[in-house]
Amino acid sequence: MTTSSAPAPAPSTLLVVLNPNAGRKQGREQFMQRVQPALERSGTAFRLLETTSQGHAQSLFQDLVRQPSTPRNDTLRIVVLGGDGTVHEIVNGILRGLDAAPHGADDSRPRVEIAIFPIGTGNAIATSLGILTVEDALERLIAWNTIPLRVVKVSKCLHEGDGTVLSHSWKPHAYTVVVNSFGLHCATVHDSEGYRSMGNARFKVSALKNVLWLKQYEARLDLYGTVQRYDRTSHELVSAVDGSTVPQDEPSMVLAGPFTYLMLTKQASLEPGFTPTPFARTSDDWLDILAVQNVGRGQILQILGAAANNGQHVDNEHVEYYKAKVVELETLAPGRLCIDGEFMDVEAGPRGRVRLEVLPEDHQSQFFVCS
Ligand SMILES: Nc1ncnc2c1ncn2[C@@H]1O[C@H](COP(=O)(O)OP(=O)(O)OP(=O)(O)O)[C@@H](O)[C@H]1O
Repeated sequence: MTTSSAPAPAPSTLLVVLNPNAGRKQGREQFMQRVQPALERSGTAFRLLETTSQGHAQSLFQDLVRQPSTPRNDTLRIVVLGGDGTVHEIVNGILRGLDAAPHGADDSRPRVEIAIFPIGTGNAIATSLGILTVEDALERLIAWNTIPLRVVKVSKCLHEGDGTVLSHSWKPHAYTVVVNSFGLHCATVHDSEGYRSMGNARFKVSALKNVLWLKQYEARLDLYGTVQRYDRTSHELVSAVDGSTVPQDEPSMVLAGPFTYLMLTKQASLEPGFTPTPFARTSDDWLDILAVQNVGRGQILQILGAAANNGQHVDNEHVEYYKAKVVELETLAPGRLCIDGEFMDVEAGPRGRVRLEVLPEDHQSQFFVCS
């Protein structure tokens, strides 16, 4: 084993990214007691990268892919001892590094394979893949069977200096692999930072506070192209709009708001038991949309309670569930979006429009996760 935080190592080595601050801060202990012995038993050479601060994993991987010596068609194999935030940083480091690299897109396609040890707080990706314990993760590590980890690009609308919106012009802001939200969920994650020492309970405490002072969030969500919806009668996903029947630059469906709760996800569960988008799949090219428009405290508590009971809320009459590939959000007042636990301020009106789209499979870099 070699240990380092900088410079970034050669990509052919297995990289173990350890976030000592994730979850209940058990990463180092788990690494030494379980992961390191397993890697050494199997004779796997690896390099340990222990993160020292927020943003460290992102800058490490950004630097790694920018290095001219990095073979661009190589496979990067990464073991993560951390939560979703650590995976988010790695994905963003790699993609933003490639976005900024002076290489042509054609030869800029490292394959990235990630094995996740769920030692964060929510562990949404791992939970959605049925990886609930360190033992589960060790099994996946040894087998190393991967499936695609699809990525969502979040872009901001471009406008002129005088504020004139440039239609259909977008500036990438971030890449997400777990959840994007607006309204109650975003406020809950935002306020939960203040309760981090409580572990998983921080989300419940923060959610209750935000339900007590419940707000409705004025915005519209435009869905483009083909759209599926969950049908409460047949309990199945059915076609809502055939995208080929709608002009490309026109929304196929509009949710007018105001929203109490709006979530756009790539993972079914956000933590064990809490399954807000049960039809979301880590590997498909859909963005799952859970929309609850303009409901009161009693109704949202009922919905969240059922979502925490393995996703039973989808049969609630106030819940709308869609699958789309491209969506745009426009808020009436200045607002905030939660993108994989980070926060993005959005301006009111067309200038603040945000676009979310699942990256095509052949994008610059393909991500895979041990499953
Ligand atoms: N050494 C460090 N000290 C403080 N913060 C760190 C350190 N290393 C990484 N971080 C930050 O810790 C934060 C939390 O990490 P992570 O998201 O992996 O865990 P979590 O929030 O407990 O889990 P989850 O995202 O699954 O709920 C991230 O914002 C990351 O940038």
